Amino acid sequence: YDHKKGGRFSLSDFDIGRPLGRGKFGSVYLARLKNPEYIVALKILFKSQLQSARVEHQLRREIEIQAHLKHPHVLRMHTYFWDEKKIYLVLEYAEHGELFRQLQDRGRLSEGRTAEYIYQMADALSYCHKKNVIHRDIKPENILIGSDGELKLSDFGWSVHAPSKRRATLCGTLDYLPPEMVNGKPHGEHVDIWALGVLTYELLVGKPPFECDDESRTKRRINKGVIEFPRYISNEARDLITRLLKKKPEERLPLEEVMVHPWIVKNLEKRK
Ligand SMILES: O=C(O)Cn1ncc2ncnc(NCCc3cnc(NC(=O)Nc4cccc(Cl)c4)s3)c21
Repeated sequence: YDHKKGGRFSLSDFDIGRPLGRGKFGSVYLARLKNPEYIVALKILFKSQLQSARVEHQLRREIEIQAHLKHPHVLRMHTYFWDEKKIYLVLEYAEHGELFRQLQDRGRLSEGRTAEYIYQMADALSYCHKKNVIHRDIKPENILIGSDGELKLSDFGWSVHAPSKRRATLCGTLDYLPPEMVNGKPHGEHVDIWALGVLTYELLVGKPPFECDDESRTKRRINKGVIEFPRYISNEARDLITRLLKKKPEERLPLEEVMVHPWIVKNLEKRK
């Protein structure tokens, strides 16, 4: 087949299918490369919207970072191309959509399923951190589910090379931000470990640990760092979450130790 030897793709190389979701800067469609036949997710972004939000540099950095990431629990960006008005991201298709929707449908997840998911995310983050990439936007909306039910860390639109001083204004939920980011301090890869702790709590409980109806109260709770666990959360799960949600970045449990934590090991054994 005459696949493009280093040449650029164009929209006419794809059949476009149903919309998969709508984002802030554009929509994602199921699509199929015509030759060879290959299913992808195609995110279509409007240059005008990227320019007015001044995020072109963020997108350029994401494309650069994603080009070097290849891991079973990281959603691949196969390639990208553009035309006069739009930029197209050719992404791995995650058949079962967002983890966010699964959590909404179920309310909260079992300790077994959550432990398996957290193991996979710790594995993905350990891989990214070894490549000096911090994701910085871990939350159920940015985690997709593949055809075998495996998790795919996705959307590196906020990722950077560590260490970093965030410049763009944060938008969206503060729930996943660690104290050092909430207080605008320089931050490193430990921000992802904090977010992994928030994710573990949210999957088990159905809402994040410091959630409040207004931002200033959420910021206060993040800085205070007091975690209330519902009765049904096991002691081992509480232990892991507490070791991840340490105020001091360097005190947070290293990812390699997360992957062998008793709560993870016990639940992975049971799932075999
Ligand atoms: O579409 C859905 O709602 C869910 N869905 N369901 C299945 C499925 N399979 C694959 N991908 C999906 N969604 C796209 C996930 C992304 C990955 N990478 C991104 N990067 C990005 O948006 N970057 C970006 C955008 C605008 C500005 C800047 Cl600065 C950066 S989005 C899927």
